[in-house]
Amino acid sequence: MKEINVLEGKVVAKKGMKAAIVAARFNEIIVNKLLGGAVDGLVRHGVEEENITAAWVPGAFEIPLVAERLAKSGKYDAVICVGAVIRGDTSHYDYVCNEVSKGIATVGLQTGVPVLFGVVTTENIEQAIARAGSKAGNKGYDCALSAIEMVNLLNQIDA
Ligand SMILES: Nc1c(NC[C@H](O)[C@H](O)[C@H](O)CO)[nH]c(=O)[nH]c1=O
Ligand SMILES: CC(=O)[C@@H](O)COP(=O)(O)O
Repeated sequence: MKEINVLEGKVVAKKGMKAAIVAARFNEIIVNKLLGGAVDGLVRHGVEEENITAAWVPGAFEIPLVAERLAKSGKYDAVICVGAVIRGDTSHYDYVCNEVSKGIATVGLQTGVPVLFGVVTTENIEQAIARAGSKAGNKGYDCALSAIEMVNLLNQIDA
């Protein structure tokens, strides 16, 4: 059988790649770890620190609007969104999670800019800690690598 054509983005940043990170301040102790993981992942895979911009928002619910503004600015190759939504005593958690995930996905589809979902949505603080640089890894770091891969993949498709 003939070899098929495969498109796959390498996890090595193109020269001059610019990344924006939207960070939600709610549960800041967790989000700082996610932000640090995202920066670490970007730098370790070739993005220059001067080409990384972080924007703080009050909470995860505000992420999509700022992600959209950054994506539409044309200044960034990818937008990484980090936050920590931890269930409380009411249904507020569900509304926040639903709108944040839907909003972030919509920004990517509407702008064509890779927008990565690095918001941890957990039942308790222990689960959030585990996903912010301990036994379950760091969602911010994971999103950084996915951002680089997506930028390279889309460039391949457009070439
Ligand atoms: N409970 C959490 C929130 N709630 C705040 C909202 O995200 C939003 O800022 C507020 O409703 C005003 O619009 N945000 C988180 O990021 N994490 C939470 O656990
Ligand atoms: C995810 C939330 O919005 C949550 O922390 C709010 O807590 P509560 O449901 O107890 O008001």
